[in-house]
Amino acid sequence: MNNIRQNGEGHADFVVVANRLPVDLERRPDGTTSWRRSPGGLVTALEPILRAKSGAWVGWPGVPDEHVEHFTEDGLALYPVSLSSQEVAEYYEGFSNDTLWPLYHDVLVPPTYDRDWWGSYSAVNRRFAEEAARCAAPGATVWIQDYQLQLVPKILRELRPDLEIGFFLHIPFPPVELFMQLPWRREIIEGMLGADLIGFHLPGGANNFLFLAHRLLELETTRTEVGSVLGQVHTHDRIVNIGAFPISVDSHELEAAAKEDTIVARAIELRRELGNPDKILLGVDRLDYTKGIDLRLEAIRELLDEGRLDAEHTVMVQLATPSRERVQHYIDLRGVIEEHVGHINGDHAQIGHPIVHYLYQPVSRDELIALFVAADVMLVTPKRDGMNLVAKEYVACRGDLGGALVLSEFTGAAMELRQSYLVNPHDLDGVKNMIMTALHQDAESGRRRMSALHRQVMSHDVHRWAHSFLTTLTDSAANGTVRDLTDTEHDLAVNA
Ligand SMILES: Nc1nc2c(ncn2[C@@H]2O[C@H](COP(=O)(O)OP(=O)(O)O)[C@@H](O)[C@H]2O)c(=O)[nH]1
Ligand SMILES: O=P(O)(O)OC[C@H]1O[C@H](O[C@H]2O[C@H](CO)[C@@H](O)[C@H](O)[C@H]2O)[C@H](O)[C@@H](O)[C@@H]1O
Repeated sequence: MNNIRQNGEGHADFVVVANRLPVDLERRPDGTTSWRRSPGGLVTALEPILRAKSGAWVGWPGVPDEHVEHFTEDGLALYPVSLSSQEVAEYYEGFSNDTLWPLYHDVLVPPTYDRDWWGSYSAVNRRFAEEAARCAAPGATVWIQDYQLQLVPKILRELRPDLEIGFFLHIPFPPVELFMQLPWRREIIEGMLGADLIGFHLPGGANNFLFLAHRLLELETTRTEVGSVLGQVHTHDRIVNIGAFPISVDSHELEAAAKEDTIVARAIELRRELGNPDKILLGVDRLDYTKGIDLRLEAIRELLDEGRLDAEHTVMVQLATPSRERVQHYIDLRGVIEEHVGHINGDHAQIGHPIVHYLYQPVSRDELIALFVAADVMLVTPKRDGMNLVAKEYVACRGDLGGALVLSEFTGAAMELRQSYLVNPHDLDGVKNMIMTALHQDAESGRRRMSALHRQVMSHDVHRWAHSFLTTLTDSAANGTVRDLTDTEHDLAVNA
């Protein structure tokens, strides 16, 4: 521990700390191993940023009990943090994904509060902080990501006070009424307050946090509107800036890829392989109960049953990437989704012509972009989602101004993508009607809508997001962390 405290051992000027590395270790049946891209939007968003900055990435290699030395992959320095099977069960599947995930997503399923899981979460957070402290150069910028690592900012500041520390939450930050359920609520807020800047996707999350810091820790908070900063929390010796920074995608790269001849040709081929239907509906998600895959299938099923959707000329493609497969709610959801798919195809398909093409496996990036180009209607219907990058990726790929986006109001993306076909995912009839409206939009109004969406996504890409957060972080660390003590505080300090 002592050598971690001695600043300057590490070499990295810019360090990202996230639960996962951008690549997962894969063990093949013959015992050999390889690396493959990790799932989820966090990696999609941060990988291009870190590559551009030649930074270091601290994270878990995605499988238990695997001790991997730090290595460089395509110019990126990767620092693996190993987790035992018990830690994967308690810290990752347990506290992160069966306590915090449901609590922060509107309690869509009941969170489990388990003291052993909390112990494991605390211990693993310390290990991540120690690894970050080891690899960061003096005065480096360290950017900690997401709900799995909310205690890291405080621990890291204790270990390395010389660092500039940012924290970004990729999922919604809940309202006080829900957050107060958490037995370890104080520790979480104190942990995050170790950062110089705390970022959320939306102002709502930032405001919830400001309110909680005041209510729970009785800290002074002030409201400001300077750039993306919405307020400040005054701890006993520092000021922590709180802001809203809506994440995005690598829009220009996606737009260019979608126009490549090979992708365009593959989109045409996909349409042919799907039986040249009049309309292709598309869903792309991790298989997660927050994503509303079940309700969109229910909507399609009812529309087919009622004869409103033409079974002969409509096809739906649903990609569901496996996720958190040992957590019971995810196991249950898979069953529900596959039952829906079975029912729809059982009742309405013909030999050689399923209505729903369902894959429980990831496809390649090129195949995904070709699907975006081919899809007439993109269905993004989460019951709650921090941002949802899939919605923005679809829009970035539609530089041809074709297609239509049906988007849940309960995604972070809905705040910016106002010209999409917005739906309340809890209103099944509303969702059904909006799917029909999107399917039958007239070409000119469809182009107008997509044009507005496309402009927004092209002008607000992931590079702008990262730049905005990181410049605000530098200002926060330089200006926001030191202040004169008030007279009362000065007196208290002198008389202590
Ligand atoms: N290559 C590939 N990427 C996928 C697939 N399914 C989802 N993704 C990507 O995973 C990310 C999902 O991010 P987001 O919508 O924000 O939801 P999240 O899963 O909750 O992080 C997006 O960048 C998707 O393009 C797939 O089958 N193949
Ligand atoms: O690492 P996993 O447990 O397999 O989960 C994948 C990621 O899911 C979550 O993504 C979130 O981040 C996206 C980018 O900001 C955002 O668009 C989306 O709404 C969020 O759900 C999670 O927050 C990540 O930590 C996971 O890596």
